[in-house]
Parts: sequence; structure tokens; C-alpha cells
Amino acid sequence: MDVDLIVPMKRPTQGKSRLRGAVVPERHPELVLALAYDTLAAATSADGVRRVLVVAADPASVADLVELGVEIVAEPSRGGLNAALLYGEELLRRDTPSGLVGALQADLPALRTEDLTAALAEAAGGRAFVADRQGTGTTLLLAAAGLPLAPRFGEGSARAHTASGATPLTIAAESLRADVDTADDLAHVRALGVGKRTSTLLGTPCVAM
Ligand SMILES: Nc1nc2c(ncn2[C@@H]2O[C@H](COP(=O)(O)OP(=O)(O)OP(=O)(O)O)[C@@H](O)[C@H]2O)c(=O)[nH]1
Ligand SMILES: C=C(OP(=O)(O)O)C(=O)O
Repeated sequence: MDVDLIVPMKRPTQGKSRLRGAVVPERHPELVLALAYDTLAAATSADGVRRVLVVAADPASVADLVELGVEIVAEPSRGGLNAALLYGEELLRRDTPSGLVGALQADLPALRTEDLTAALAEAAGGRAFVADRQGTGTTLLLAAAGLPLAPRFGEGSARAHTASGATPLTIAAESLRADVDTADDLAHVRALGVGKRTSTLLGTPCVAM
């Protein structure tokens, strides 16, 4: 069964504050959008992914992403990241009550379709997550078919997801663990090879998808 993914996004002017200074200040929102664009370009092309729903603090500011075939909805209130994910889950479940849903971070610009597909295969319909390369955060959380996602994103989310009974996936999936929060993370994904938008913005070689 294919998965429907929820991708949360703040306003690009406000997101990725730890990355400020990586590009000149007026291009910061463009960088945040480029990271998301490349993440979603891979996610929408991956085998095993059916729908991608972006839950945005400000849909107009991320409207460019529509050309990738994603749907964009406004988060209902300022409840934070997990509230935005729960809202996305509610919408997806309304359409497909017994389907598979997952939450994917929007800051994985080196994401390769095969890493995402491999993670979905290892999860095999169970509640599972992929920790970031530091082992503390979460880049992908998958619900068991028809059961709650129960997102616990935020600091130390890998531990919180384990404590809540989710299975940590063990595949290498390097590109799926390479989230970009800091300048060090950005250097890491540049070495792995980022997608087209981020590559063009930063002037690095592009990953072959
Ligand atoms: N819709 C929505 N998305 C959020 C919210 N908080 C965080 N996100 C998104 O969740 C993802 C993970 O958040 P972080 O990796 O901490 O990113 P961030 O908050 O932009 O980064 P920092 O400012 O450096 O903490 C990013 O894609 C954010 O845009 C929220 O309140 N609403
Ligand atoms: C919100 C999270 O993202 P980050 O650690 O990238 O801020 C998380 O990993 O739960």
C-alpha cells in the first residue's frame, strides 16, 4: 500500500533560523524554499508515495511547490509543528481512513528517491521512523495503517518516537538522514549532492536523480 505524506512548513522568511548567514539575508527565504523544493521533487517521484500534502503556515509563500504535484493547505492555528502534522493527518484520513500516512521533513535537499522507497519497504506498514544522521532528530515518521501517527517532533524526537513505540529503521538511507539545520549540515549535503534548486542557488554540482 502506498503512503500519503504530510510535510510541515513554516513561512520561509521565518524557517531555518539556525541556517541564517549561509546565504545573504535577502536570499534566506529562497534557500529555505529550495531545500523544500528538492526534498519534494524526490518525494513526489519515489515509488511507494501516493500523495504529498504540505501543511503550511502561509500557503502563498510556498505556492511554487504546487508545480511538483503536491497539495498545499493552511495550518488551522498557530499550534506548532506537531499540531500542523495532526491536522494534515486528519485531512488525509478523512479521504482514506485505513491508508498509510507519514510525516516527512522539508529540509532534505539531497534526498534520493530510492532511500525513501527503501525506508517505506523496511517499515512494511508499521509505525516506524528514520532518525537524522546525528541520531537525535527524526526525518520521517510513518504510522501503521489506519492507526494514529502520534507525532512527537521537536528536540530529542528520535528518543520520543522510540519511547512511543515506533520502530527505528536501520537502513543506511544516508540522504534521508541528512536534514539541514545548521551550516555544518549544509556542507554535509553539498558533499552528498543536492537537488537542482539548492544546487543552483549554492552553485554546487547537482545530484543525478
Ligand atoms: N506548518 C508548520 N510547520 C512548522 C512549524 N514549526 C516547524 N515547522 C516545519 O517543520 C520542519 C522541521 O522544523 P525544523 O527543522 O526545526 O525547522 P525550523 O523550525 O524551520 O528551523 P529553526 O528555526 O532553525 O529551528 C520545517 O520544515 C519547518 O518549516 C509550525 O509551527 N507549523
Ligand atoms: C523538529 C525536528 O527537526 P530538527 O531536529 O531538524 O529541528 C525533529 O527532528 O524532531
